[in-house]
Amino acid sequence: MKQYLELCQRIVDEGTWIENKRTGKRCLTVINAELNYNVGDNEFPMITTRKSYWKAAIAELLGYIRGYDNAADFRSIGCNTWNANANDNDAWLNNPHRKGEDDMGRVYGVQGRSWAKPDGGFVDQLKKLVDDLSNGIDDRGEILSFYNPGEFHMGCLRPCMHTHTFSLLGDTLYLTSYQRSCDVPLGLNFNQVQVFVLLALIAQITGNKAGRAYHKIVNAHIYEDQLELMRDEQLKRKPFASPKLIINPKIKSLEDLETWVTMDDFEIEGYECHPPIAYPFSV
Ligand SMILES: Nc1nc(=O)c2c([nH]1)NC[C@@H]1CN(c3ccc(C(=O)N[C@@H](CCC(=O)O)C(=O)O)cc3)CN21
Ligand SMILES: O=c1ccn([C@H]2C[C@H](O)[C@@H](COP(=O)(O)O)O2)c(=O)[nH]1
Repeated sequence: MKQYLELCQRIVDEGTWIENKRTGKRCLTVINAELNYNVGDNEFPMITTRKSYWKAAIAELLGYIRGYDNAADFRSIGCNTWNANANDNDAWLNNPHRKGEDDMGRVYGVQGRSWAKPDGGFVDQLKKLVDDLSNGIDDRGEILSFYNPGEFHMGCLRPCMHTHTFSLLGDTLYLTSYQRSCDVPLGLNFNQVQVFVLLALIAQITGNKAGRAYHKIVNAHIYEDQLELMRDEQLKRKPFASPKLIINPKIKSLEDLETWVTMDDFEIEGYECHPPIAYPFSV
């Protein structure tokens, strides 16, 4: 929580105003932020200075793990975050690759689970790394990358958190996650939870211990219509202690994650937070 608030304060104090063409809004922006989370000691990085919709964040991650390409599938597991990008952005609505209502195209999990090979067929990056890590193998290329410039025109948004690299030292698993663009008031709230849970889940299903997760962000910003709420409201509040995350220990394989896991398999213990703040969202 401290690192999150420090980043917010840094943007407020040192940020540069940058015009963003896609959203038509200005963003107060800094370059380079490095966060890290102690997954081994279960220090769950949930925001406490406002209510956090942590289950929606985990549901979004589960959708990526399953390779979902449709906002309706995300909604069905408790995540509403893709409705706007799938259905309310003019550039995507007019894109000939859009397959109709709720289609997101070839984004995120689609690339993670079925990256199209030029010579035909698909690569399942997630299955490869789960198989390796389950067998104690780290070939120094245990990478899940959603960033496929050759198919950007076939999706509603380029991935923001685009690459996750896993590393095994003995039986302790580490994760380094890279993010090119970060909406700090809204997106980071979700992304911190996702980096933590991705390491916790992959460690659990591959039979390894979780170590630390390193989260590297390039462009970290606050949209102009979010600034007042962040500066004059959220940053005035005192954080509470981090809660603990409890994941159903019956989750033992990638197939479990793909088939029966729901948000009922995740609970938190000891979450105390300030009242909600509804930040504006930019499509
Ligand atoms: N401008 C923008 N910011 C983002 O963070 C973002 C995008 N676009 N597009 C793709 C995904 C979707 N993500 C989102 C979208 C919406 C919320 C959001 O509205 N969160 C609210 C309420 C969540 C709820 O009720 O479930 C929040 O207060 O956290 C969060 C992340 C993250 N990404
Ligand atoms: O997981 C996510 C997904 C998206 N975001 C934010 C970062 C930006 O504000 C927008 C994406 O806009 P681009 O013009 O494609 O950079 O969504 C996030 O913070 N986390």
